[in-house]
Amino acid sequence: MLVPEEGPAAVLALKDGTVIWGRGFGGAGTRVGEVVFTTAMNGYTESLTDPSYRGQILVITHPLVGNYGVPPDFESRRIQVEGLVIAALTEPSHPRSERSLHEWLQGEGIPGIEGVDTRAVVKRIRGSGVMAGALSVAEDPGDIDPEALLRAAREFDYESVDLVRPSLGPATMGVGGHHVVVVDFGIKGGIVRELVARDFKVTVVPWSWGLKEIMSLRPDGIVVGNGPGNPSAMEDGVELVRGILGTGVPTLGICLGHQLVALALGARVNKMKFGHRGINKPVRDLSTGRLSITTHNHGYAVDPSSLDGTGLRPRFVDVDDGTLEGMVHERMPLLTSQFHPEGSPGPRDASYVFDEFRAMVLAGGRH
Ligand SMILES: NC(=O)CC[C@H](N)C(=O)O
Repeated sequence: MLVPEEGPAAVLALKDGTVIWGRGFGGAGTRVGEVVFTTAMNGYTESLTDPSYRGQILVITHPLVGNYGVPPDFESRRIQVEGLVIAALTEPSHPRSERSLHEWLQGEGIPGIEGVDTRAVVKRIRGSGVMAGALSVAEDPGDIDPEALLRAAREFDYESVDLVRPSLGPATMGVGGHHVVVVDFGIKGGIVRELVARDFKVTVVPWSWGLKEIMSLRPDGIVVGNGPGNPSAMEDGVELVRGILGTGVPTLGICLGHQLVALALGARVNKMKFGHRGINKPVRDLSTGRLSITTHNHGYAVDPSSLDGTGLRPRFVDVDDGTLEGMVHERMPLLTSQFHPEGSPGPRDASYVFDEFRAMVLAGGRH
């Protein structure tokens, strides 16, 4: 047990009974969430502000975190994770840094723990699957009650928490001739930037707007975006996407959007044991054989054996473990990716997904 001699103490308690002491940073207090890990070596500002991470405590496996401070590379307006777990926090040194990682987390009241053997935590998660955890930071170690944290972790059920909330909309950007409506379940800014860069006029709308309001904008294309939580619990979201697909407007589904498309057309989505979170995941495009290194952040995946009879066909597959990473439809102007073609953070190898969507939109619904 490591109780720091100076500075705040912190405890990460996992549902399986593991209690880890470390040094606290960021905001004081206690947060509960699903504990997940990312193998990304950099891009922590983008990751921490990715709304898909809502309800989750993020473990970064890269050993040193914080060295380039906090540049203004955000995917949404605030930190979205419930807590941050790292091996070592470093002093920032970078011309684009506006403050330290510690100051940023402190300002937003998000607890962080350092001095953790993150490899041991990851081995536990990989062995037993993702599990709930509670993270507490306090000036005085005596104020932390590990038993209470374990109880809080045991009571937390990520599957049933409603985490979906629009992160950007409503807003219109870009001046292009073709109009794309982005359905916001917790959209990443990077997706919108990629669309604006392709000369679209882009309107981001909260998913709660419904089909009628979306169609009243007369979209030439629709993007069903990323977002947090369990897609199978989002009945209204699935219903909305079914309606969107019924209009025949060219549609791009990204991450949560890809999963909702699958559910809307009758396929199945399963929870993965510990998910894919990283920025160097190899994905094969089955239409060409082309390989891309891609960014992932997903804890659920579409079951490829459930595509029969839905009209959906596999388009992208993860080379490491065979996970279905994207789909097309036999008749509809539809393209989906489980990975993040915008990177943010990460490589842009697969940004041609946006080019292909643009071609679909320009073709006016004929694929
Ligand atoms: N990035 C996303 O859109 C994530 C989708 C979903 N919440 C998952 O974890 O699989």
